[in-house]
Amino acid sequence: MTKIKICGLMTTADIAAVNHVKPDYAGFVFAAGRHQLTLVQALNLRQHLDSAIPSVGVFVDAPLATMLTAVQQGAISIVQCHGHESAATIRALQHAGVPVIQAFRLPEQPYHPTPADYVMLDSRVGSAHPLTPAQLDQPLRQPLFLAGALTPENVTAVLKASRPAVIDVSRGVETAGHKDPQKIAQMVANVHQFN
Ligand SMILES: O=C(O)c1ccccc1NCC(=O)[C@H](O)[C@H](O)COP(=O)(O)O
Repeated sequence: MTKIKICGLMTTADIAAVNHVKPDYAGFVFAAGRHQLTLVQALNLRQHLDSAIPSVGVFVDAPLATMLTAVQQGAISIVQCHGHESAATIRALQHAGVPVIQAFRLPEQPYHPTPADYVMLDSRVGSAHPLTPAQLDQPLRQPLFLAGALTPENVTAVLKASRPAVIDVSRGVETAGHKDPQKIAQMVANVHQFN
């Protein structure tokens, strides 16, 4: 059964929208960019988020201590490494009991074996097209998160062509740069109904 992660949540209205339709994961971005949250903001959103929905923290080459603090404070329970984090960093997170998703942005950042618990294959930020089945044909030993240019309109066709463990979406459920509750609901329904 493919799961769905809604990433880049920023406001309590975003949280209300996801609580309503219950995706399998929620994503808080700590990396620089327009979705960036402070730890205080993430802690506030976590308090509003349905306790059954795990929250994932997205980091790009952040210090280990920063990632661990976000977990220890309770903002997130899973770390998504979206930069060039080393195997040693990933193992240190795991040693502290934190599950890790390692993201690879294809084609610029080719997949390589990783000790992470999950692998994310992501098309470039701002890419117009999802990754193709040929690009997804990697020797993975972990469950796959598929990200990049996925929308409520294209996700069913993508799922017919490949069956990732998790569909990951952020900009694909936004309108004019803000999370759109209707698009979130449609995306979650399309993924959950496909199963
Ligand atoms: O969202 C950001 O600002 C961001 C910044 C730095 C690294 C990763 C970032 N986001 C990752 C994601 O939101 C998702 O994992 C995924 O790439 C979403 O893709 P899309 O739906 O095309 O936005």
